[in-house]
Amino acid sequence: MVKVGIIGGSGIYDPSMFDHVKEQKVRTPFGTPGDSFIVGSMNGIEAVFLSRHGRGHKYSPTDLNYRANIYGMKKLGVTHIISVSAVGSLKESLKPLDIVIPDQVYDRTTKRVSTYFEGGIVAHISFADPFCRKLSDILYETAKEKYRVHNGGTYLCMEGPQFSTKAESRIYRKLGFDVIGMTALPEAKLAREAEICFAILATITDYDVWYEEPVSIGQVIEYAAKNEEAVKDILRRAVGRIEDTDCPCRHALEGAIATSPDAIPEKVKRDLKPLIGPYIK
Ligand SMILES: CSC[C@H]1O[C@H](OP(=O)(O)O)[C@H](O)[C@@H]1O
Ligand SMILES: Nc1ncnc2[nH]cnc12
Repeated sequence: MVKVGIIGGSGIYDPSMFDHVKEQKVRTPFGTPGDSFIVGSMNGIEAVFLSRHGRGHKYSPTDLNYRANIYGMKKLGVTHIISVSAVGSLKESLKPLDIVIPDQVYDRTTKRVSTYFEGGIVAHISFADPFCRKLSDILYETAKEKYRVHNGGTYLCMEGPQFSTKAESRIYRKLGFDVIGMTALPEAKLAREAEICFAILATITDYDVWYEEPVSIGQVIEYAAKNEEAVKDILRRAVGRIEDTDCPCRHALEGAIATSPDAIPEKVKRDLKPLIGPYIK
């Protein structure tokens, strides 16, 4: 069965495209998720919404509890996550209000816990292709029918919360990165560890700081809001196209856990049961 999780980013705080909603608080061994989960349906498909920064935009990219957010999705039975994100453009051809479905990510974060596997358990998942190919293709094909959208591109994930300097932005452009944001990581890594298909629907809000006026939070929110209806329209139509077929993301932990089952502490086994249950008896 398909159950879709939507993580709303800057400017997208409510799931007005959902039907039959109820709020659900989820407890996790990793602390409290950024907000209650909104459980409902969209276009006839079961769906769960979480505002990444919390309603009222309370948590900065560094302070987000990414582990609790993704664990909560897993506990609620989510099989696919579409992560909505506002990004800056590092290329002239990627214009504000365009949509991008990134296919790579480059990590420039420094302060985030980016794994569930610690404290007595070790796992090394493959992350060569960080985003689910099938889910990304669905987003691209759906968006293409009505909007200007780019298929692929590298998302540079910076720590923030300050925006980049001009020197940094120039270097990122020279290195060929496409868009810049602050939240794709560790979200994508944790979703892979949780064996959830994960793709990003990014909307370009600015040209970062290398072009004309440097980015400001006002511009990001203004442009994210301009694209809000387009994003919700894409989400509504895309979820109906997700099929309940097999995908490598859903087996990411197969052969990836290095620790022998009898060496894993009982508490870790209990805490990670929703993730490692099928592999550790
Ligand atoms: C609000 S300005 C910077 C902020 O916007 C992006 O957020 P999100 O990815 O949640 O849409 C960016 O990553 C920063 O967190
Ligand atoms: N220029 C930018 N840098 C980092 N995160 C962003 N989110 C939106 N625009 C951004």
